[in-house]
Amino acid sequence: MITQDEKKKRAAEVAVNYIKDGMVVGLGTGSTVMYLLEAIARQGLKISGVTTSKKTSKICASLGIKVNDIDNVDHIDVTIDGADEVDVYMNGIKGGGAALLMEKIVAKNSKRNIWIVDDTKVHDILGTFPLPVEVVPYGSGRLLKKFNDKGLKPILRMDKNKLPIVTDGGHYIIDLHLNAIDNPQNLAEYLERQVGVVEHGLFLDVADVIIIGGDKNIIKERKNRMTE
Ligand SMILES: O=C(CO)[C@H](O)[C@H](O)COP(=O)(O)O
Repeated sequence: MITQDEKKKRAAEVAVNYIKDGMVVGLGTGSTVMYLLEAIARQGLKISGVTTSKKTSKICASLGIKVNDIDNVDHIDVTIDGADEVDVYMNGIKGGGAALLMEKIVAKNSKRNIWIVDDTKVHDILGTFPLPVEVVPYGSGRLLKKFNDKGLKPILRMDKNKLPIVTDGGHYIIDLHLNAIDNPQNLAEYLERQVGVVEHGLFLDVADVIIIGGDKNIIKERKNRMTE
C-alpha cells in the first residue's frame, strides 16, 4: 500500500506531461500542486505561471518558476490544481487551503483545467469534505446565523491562535459541514444569491481532466462541456 502523499506525487508526475515549453500555466495551491511545481522545476520547463495564492507564488520564486500577473497574459493554456473532493460527474469541492477565490478566477479563465488528486478524495456524492465559503468579514456573523438556521452546519474557520483565518483576498472562510450535498447546483445558486458571499468552493463543470493517483493511476476526461 502506498501512502496518500505518494499517491499525490504520482498524480502530479502524470500531470506534468500535459505541460509544454512556452505555455501559460495556471498553478493551483496545496500539497499536491507542490509536487507538480517540483516536477516543473526538475524538468526545467520554460513556462509562464499564473499563480492562485501568495503561497504558490512564494514556492515558484524559490524554485525559479517564472510567474506572470493574470492581467498581463492574454490567455491561460492549462491550469493544474488539486481538489479536496471529487464526484463521479467530475465536479469538486475546493478551498481546503483557503485559496478558492483565486483558484476559481484562474480556472474560469483557462482553456483547460486539470485536477490532480489522490484516490481517497473520490466519492459518489460531494459533501464529505466541509464546503468552504469565502465571505466578507463585515456581517459574517449574520451569514453564520443564516446558514445555521438553514441547517447548513456552518463553522467559521480559525487559525491556531483561535482567530478567523484571513484569505489572500482579505476575507473569512465559513465551512459548511454537510456530509452529503444532494443537489450541488441548487446549493451553488443559493450561496451565490447571498450578499456577503464572495465565492464558494463548489467547482461544477470546471475540470476537463482529473488525474487520480493511486496504486494504479486513473485519468478521467470530460466528454462534453456545458457552456455558460
Ligand atoms: O483547493 C485547494 C486550496 O484552496 C487545494 O487544491 C485543495 O485543498 C487540495 O489540497 P492538497 O493538495 O493539499 O490536498
